[in-house]
Amino acid sequence: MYTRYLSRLFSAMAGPRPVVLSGPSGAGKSTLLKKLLKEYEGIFGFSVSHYHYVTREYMQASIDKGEFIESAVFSGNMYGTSKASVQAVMDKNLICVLDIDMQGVRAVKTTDLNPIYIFIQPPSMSILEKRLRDRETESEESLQKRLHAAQVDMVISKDPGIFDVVIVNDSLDDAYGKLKDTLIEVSWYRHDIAGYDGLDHTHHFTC
Ligand SMILES: Nc1ncnc2c1ncn2[C@@H]1O[C@H](COP(=O)(O)OP(=O)(O)OP(=O)(O)O)[C@@H](O)[C@H]1O
Repeated sequence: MYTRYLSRLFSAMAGPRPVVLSGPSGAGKSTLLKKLLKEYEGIFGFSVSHYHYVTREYMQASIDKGEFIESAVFSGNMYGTSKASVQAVMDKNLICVLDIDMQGVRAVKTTDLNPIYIFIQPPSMSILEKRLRDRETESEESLQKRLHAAQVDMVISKDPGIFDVVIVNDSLDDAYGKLKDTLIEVSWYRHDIAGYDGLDHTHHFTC
């Protein structure tokens, strides 16, 4: 009880927690984030940390210098989330949303970011495949890679202690509602996200 109180107090001092959104390719992370950013633009400070494409040598040097929170190689490309990009979000007083894969989740768990971990799960593998095919962004080879990775992700996501919340993205509206509910619950600025015009407008959003 006391620990809980302390952790609440600490999180109140540190500001709202960052949010990690993970899930298989095609699960709907971008779709949900787009809705969130649209609805809360200018009201609630969300921001998404995207991958930064630079040369491999430059990126490796940056990783070696400890400038990345997480990094990975996928399909021969290196990618990652730099501390600077998260800092830039913090400087704007926005909640930081990290859209990262399972390897990234594991890497973030070794940092002191202390985010809330949300897993976006497709309703089934066949629906995931259909959505990826309908999206028309992948070659057959890349599609197969993503489906294979998705199967692994689905298993790992069931490990206790990895994700705080699992949201099945069947109906988009329902999944979006659950995402909002989760963010309201973890945010001490719930008035803002719930659309309630709270009295105190001086709070800052950080991550
Ligand atoms: N609830 C849903 N019902 C039907 N289609 C959906 C739903 N959610 C997302 N989609 C569609 O599924 C496709 C994959 O979604 P999206 O691109 O958001 O996935 P993602 O998790 O961001 O994938 P990636 O990791 O590859 O970027 C998109 O074409 C999107 O429009």
